Amino acid sequence: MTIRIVIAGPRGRMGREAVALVQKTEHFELAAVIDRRYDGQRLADIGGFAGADAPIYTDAARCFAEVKPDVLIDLTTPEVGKRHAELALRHGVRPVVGTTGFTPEEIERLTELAEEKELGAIIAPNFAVGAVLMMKFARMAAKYFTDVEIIELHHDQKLDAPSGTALKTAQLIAEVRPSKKQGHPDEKETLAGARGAAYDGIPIHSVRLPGFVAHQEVIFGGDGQTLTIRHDSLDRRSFMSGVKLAVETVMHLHTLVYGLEHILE
Ligand SMILES: NC(=O)C1=CN([C@@H]2O[C@H](COP(=O)(O)OP(=O)(O)OC[C@H]3O[C@@H](n4cnc5c(N)ncnc54)[C@H](O)[C@@H]3O)[C@@H](O)[C@H]2O)C=CC1
Ligand SMILES: O=C(O)C1=N[C@H](C(=O)O)C[C@H](O)C1
Repeated sequence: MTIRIVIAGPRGRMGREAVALVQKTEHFELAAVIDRRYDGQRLADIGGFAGADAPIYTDAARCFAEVKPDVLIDLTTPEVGKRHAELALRHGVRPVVGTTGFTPEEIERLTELAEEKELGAIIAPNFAVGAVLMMKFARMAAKYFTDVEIIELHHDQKLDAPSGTALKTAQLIAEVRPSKKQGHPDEKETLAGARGAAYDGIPIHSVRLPGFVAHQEVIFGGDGQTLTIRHDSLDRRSFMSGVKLAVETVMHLHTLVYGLEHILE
């Protein structure tokens, strides 16, 4: 069965890779794209998308109503991604959201909507298989090491901090690690922010520099030893096998799944 797909954010770093993925996958069809510009034009005509003959919409609701796709792949910005995911569900379209920056409350609301509409939806903070394994391994290690800090390193054009991956990692660790405040009880920041952000007492440090793509270290400390689990995405192609798996899987779901670890065998 051919899966008809709309991509939101096709001209972005991730969007371009997603367009290439859909083009080269036999059972995927690029039904349309949602962009901020070029309404009514065709993707192949705006430059840089040879062979991708799909109509461009700037109005997501009109796109879903006219094109009636099976799946939306959203790779935009946090505010836009939330709006698109909700609109998609309201139009009977299954969202696969790579966009990060959603709060737990927003994910909960989208879950309720997906269940009300009996539609599949996937929000994946990280589509790279290696990153998903890093998160799983970190959750495993947290049973044995309760002191942990996360350092995530990204390119300097990233809008959200901490990264969706770092937040998801901290959430997975918090599921198995007793809540605690780490470090010296009397420690004091002499420069605000020196100890990073904190999720359930787990410090998260965000580095933004040109040259990076997407990287994360989860460092555990115990008596006389440390354990570091690190993942590096060196190229955005690293995310595409996860996007493909999510699109195929969302067709068979009737609820929202948050995190690729739930669908990776
Ligand atoms: N889940 C994952 O594995 C990954 C997720 N991401 C996330 O994906 C999102 C996009 O990342 P990048 O591609 O690096 O960003 P980017 O800035 O290169 O691309 C975002 C695109 O969204 C478009 N956009 C903004 N508002 C729009 C609107 N109203 N309608 C349609 N398009 C709109 C922009 O024009 C831009 O082309 C971010 O939230 C990022 O954190 C990035 C890499 C991997
Ligand atoms: O913006 C990015 O680049 C990335 N965003 C995702 C995140 O916030 O975790 C996934 C990956 O780290 C790349």
